[in-house]
Amino acid sequence: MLRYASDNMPNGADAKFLMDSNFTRQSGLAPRQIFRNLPPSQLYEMALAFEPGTHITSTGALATLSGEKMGRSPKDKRIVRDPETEKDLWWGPYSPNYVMDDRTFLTNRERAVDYLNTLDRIYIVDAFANWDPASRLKIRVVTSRAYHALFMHNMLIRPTPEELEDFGEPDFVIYNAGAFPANKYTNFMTSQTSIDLCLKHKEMVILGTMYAGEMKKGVFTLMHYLMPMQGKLSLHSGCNVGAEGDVTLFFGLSGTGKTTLSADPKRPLIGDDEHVWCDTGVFNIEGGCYAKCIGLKKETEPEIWNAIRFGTVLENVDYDPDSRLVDYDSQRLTENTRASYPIEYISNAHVPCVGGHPKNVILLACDAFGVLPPVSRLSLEQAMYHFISGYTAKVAGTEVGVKEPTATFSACFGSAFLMLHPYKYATMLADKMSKHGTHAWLVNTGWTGGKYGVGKRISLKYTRAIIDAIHTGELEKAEYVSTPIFGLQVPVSVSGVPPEILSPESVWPNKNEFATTLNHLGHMFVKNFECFSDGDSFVGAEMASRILTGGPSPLPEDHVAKTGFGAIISAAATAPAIQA
Ligand SMILES: Nc1ncnc2c1ncn2[C@@H]1O[C@H](COP(=O)(O)OP(=O)(O)O)[C@@H](O)[C@H]1O
Ligand SMILES: C=C(OP(=O)(O)O)C(=O)O
Repeated sequence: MLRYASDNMPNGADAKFLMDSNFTRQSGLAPRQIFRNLPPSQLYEMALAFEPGTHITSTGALATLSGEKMGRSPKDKRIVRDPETEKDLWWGPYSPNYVMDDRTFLTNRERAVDYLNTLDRIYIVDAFANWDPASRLKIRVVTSRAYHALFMHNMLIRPTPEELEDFGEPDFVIYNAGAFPANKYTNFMTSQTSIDLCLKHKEMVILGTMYAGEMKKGVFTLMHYLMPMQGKLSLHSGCNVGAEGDVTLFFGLSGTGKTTLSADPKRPLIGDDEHVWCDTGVFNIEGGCYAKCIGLKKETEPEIWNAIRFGTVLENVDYDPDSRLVDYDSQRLTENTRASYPIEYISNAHVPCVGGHPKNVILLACDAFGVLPPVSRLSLEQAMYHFISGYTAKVAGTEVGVKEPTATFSACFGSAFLMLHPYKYATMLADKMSKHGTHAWLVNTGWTGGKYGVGKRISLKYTRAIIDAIHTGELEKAEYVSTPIFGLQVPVSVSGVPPEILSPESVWPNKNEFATTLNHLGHMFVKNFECFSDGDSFVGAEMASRILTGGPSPLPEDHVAKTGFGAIISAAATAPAIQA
């Protein structure tokens, strides 16, 4: 029989500490019981006892369900517009920052707090974001669910007992009342889900979604404001380091391979998802990893597989509801299954998670059209165009409503988390890459031989061989050919990869269809630049070029023609119109 942890939980001291604090007085929190920074074992007991549909897997992980929302809800995310910060933020039709006012934020916060106050118990996690001591933040998570507390225990950097004792007032608070809906008749609401971030109050409120990734990406959104304000660049990227101290960044939209490729047995992991590049090098923001589990195989992804054990949260495994212990090995992992686990579970992880200035930047473009080469070398200019455009795919299990890979542009490979205009991040990236001589690569982790549904996903084995060839230096010395559109430099051979797949055209059975699809993609790139320039594609090109020339200097006359962007423009001008 299960023993219910709440029967004898040592709750007194922590609860008293919180009840007496300014924080509790100001927030209006008055719960019956607060459980602060419980260890994983106790959170398991609480989750199993009080959260229906929660099981332990055969590997020791905690399997849970996040309810109806099994991915983030970017359309329900709101940012409070206030006089102090509004001039810095990116607003407008293409920005991810949907507006809300202060009063509505407070209304939603009150709704969240009122809901939390009706419960028998709530959980608090006090921990840090960012391994950089100079810009470390004290984060407080207040939530109704034990599994959320375990998730954030995994994702944040854990305080020592002394640091916890001296934690004091937090820098940022997340009120997660996701089990309770927003009132859709409240101003600025378009549904019963609302994820609200307020820079002035340094708070976030979650209503109507229990998907745990909202908390993780909420902290990341905050960092995307605070770090650039300090001259530091926040990055939606994985990061690892080689034996020579050579650091690699893997930029990619959610679900496109950052965790899988940065967890490399040959190279200690610095972090899988969120980093800051500052004057001394790269710091991870997080204390754990968050992997998409679909396709997870013991043979190809042993590092991630091994990480999924006690302490891990597995969200949305499709398991047998009658069983208390899930045979994880034989369970069907749904498209929405994700695992969060502490970083030290990756056997070769670097803790603390810090590295030098990157030698390589890899842009993971998950191409659902199957026309991009598996790997190309990029000039700095091209890297900027691709970084700003962020051509990739949305995959299932990241955002609500995405059921199959869908071609998209996500600025800086993480548009949903940007607070400033993409050019601000791109300018900083160009500056840092040029200062540190960083090489840039475009790696297609998506489709080949045809679009999604016709071709197939590029084998992970080949993608890993490509990443190895970047790291051994093989690709620096390789012979290259240029593609007719995008002006990409494609190597003619890569160890461990069949040469014919390096040229995407050669693996398409119908060459005309390939050319038409490629042209269509070029056209999409040009259109996409209009998002950053109030609808004017020439201004888009000009602005892109200015990033490269370092400011409002006149454009070199032949600049657009010489760069990959020029190739995109001229090819797109002759591209036949294509129905999507
Ligand atoms: N060629 C490939 N490169 C990278 N990932 C691939 C590839 N083929 C299939 N995958 C799968 O895609 C998913 C990538 O997810 P993940 O690494 O968690 O992405 P992210 O960290 O960017 O969110 C994994 O389930 C991985 O097995
Ligand atoms: C899980 C997410 O992203 P990533 O895989 O990049 O951590 C997410 O965007 O919710």
